[in-house]
Amino acid sequence: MRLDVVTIFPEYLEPLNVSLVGKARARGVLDVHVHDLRQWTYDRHNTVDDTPYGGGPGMVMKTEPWGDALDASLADGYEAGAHSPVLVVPTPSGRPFTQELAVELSAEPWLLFTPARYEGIDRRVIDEYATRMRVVEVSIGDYVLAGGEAAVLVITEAVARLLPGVLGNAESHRDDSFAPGAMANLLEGPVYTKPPEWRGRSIPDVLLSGHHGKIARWRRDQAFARTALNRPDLIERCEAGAFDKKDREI
Ligand SMILES: NC(=S)c1ccno1
Repeated sequence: MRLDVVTIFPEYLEPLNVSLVGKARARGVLDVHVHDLRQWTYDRHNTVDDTPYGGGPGMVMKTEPWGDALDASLADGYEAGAHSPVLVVPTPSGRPFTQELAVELSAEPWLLFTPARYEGIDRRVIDEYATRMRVVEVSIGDYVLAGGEAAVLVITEAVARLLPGVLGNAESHRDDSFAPGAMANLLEGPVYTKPPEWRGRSIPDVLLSGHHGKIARWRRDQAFARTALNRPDLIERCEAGAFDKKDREI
């Protein structure tokens, strides 16, 4: 997968050099290109924004730098043999970013991120590129950030870990919260590791039983209970009959 990010804060994307995403890049699973939007400004102040038409507070990011930057990023990708990019626009007014969307994006060969600052990007930029590629406007939550770069980090991490060969154990994300399948609308339950006793706190006996069926059932019960506690809005989406009242007790 190729990732391009156009931003006025390239240094904000430094975390894409470390940990899981950094290792995926080092192994060639992920090919990340960060572009400084100000490279496509031609005035002495490297201006990327201007006042909004219609008035109102704040500033709007200008069309010309974005158009030149996106054209250059696309040309670079096509030259490198990439094709069918998806324009990913982090915005509070986008569709919710979910595990399902992360899975969907992880199947794409090329993601082109446009994290905005100020009040956002002149709408004509998105409309222009929507004539050439799929555009996904996405929100990582119902809150407003100073810019979309943090959302790029979140989305990239969630997508990269789903790419083949990135997680050590390919089974790891099968039991993730929200993972497609049995966990689709469930939160992960509690996890434990050695030592067996810590400050007078021991491990649930079932996890030491070696009985895989009972362990699986306990884990699912814990997931249901945790979901009922923290995300009751999800609980009714679980398959009917798979949830007994007793499971609500943690
Ligand atoms: N909630 C999101 S994705 C966002 C982007 C910029 N501000 O908030």
